[in-house]
Amino acid sequence: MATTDLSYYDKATIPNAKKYRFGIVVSEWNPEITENLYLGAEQAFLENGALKEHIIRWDVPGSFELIYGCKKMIETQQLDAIIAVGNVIQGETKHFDFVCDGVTQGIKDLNIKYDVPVIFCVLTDNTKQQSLDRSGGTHGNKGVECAIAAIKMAALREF
Ligand SMILES: Nc1c(NC[C@H](O)[C@H](O)[C@H](O)CO)[nH]c(=O)[nH]c1=O
Ligand SMILES: CC(=O)[C@@H](O)COP(=O)(O)O
Repeated sequence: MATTDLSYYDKATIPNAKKYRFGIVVSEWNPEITENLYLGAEQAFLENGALKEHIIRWDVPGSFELIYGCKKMIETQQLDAIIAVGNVIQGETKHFDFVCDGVTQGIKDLNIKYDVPVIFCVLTDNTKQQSLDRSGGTHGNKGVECAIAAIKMAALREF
């Protein structure tokens, strides 16, 4: 069953984000996709009370560099949660598999090593149309989904 609407959430169930500081690390590969993911996340943060000045954006060359970018952001910024934004699209070779697996494992490792939740906002798609559908198209915007996850995890982190 394909993803339905990544943008849907019940606002009444989301903590107010005013006191939290967020980072968003954005891959420059497939920018027409990653920019929409970023904008979806930023809009969702603002709609739930986050202050624009508390949303820090860094850009990295590709999804594989999200790992180091998030690591450096954790180590140098005082943040409550980070979103790693990327889009990997299957090409002719197995490179897709290695990039996707590497990013997945790397971001998992950051969540284990550090006390700042890193949210996985990396679309790993077979086609560009699948990416378009999930970054503001027919299946909503995964950036919205991940911003909501970031707010919830920032609240959980306070325990
Ligand atoms: N093919 C895609 C890449 N490839 C680049 C890697 O992410 C990395 O930047 C390079 O291997 C140097 O370390 N990256 C994406 O984000 N999306 C792709 O579709
Ligand atoms: C995921 C990638 O790096 C991929 O887009 C590269 O394309 P190819 O596998 O055709 O070299």
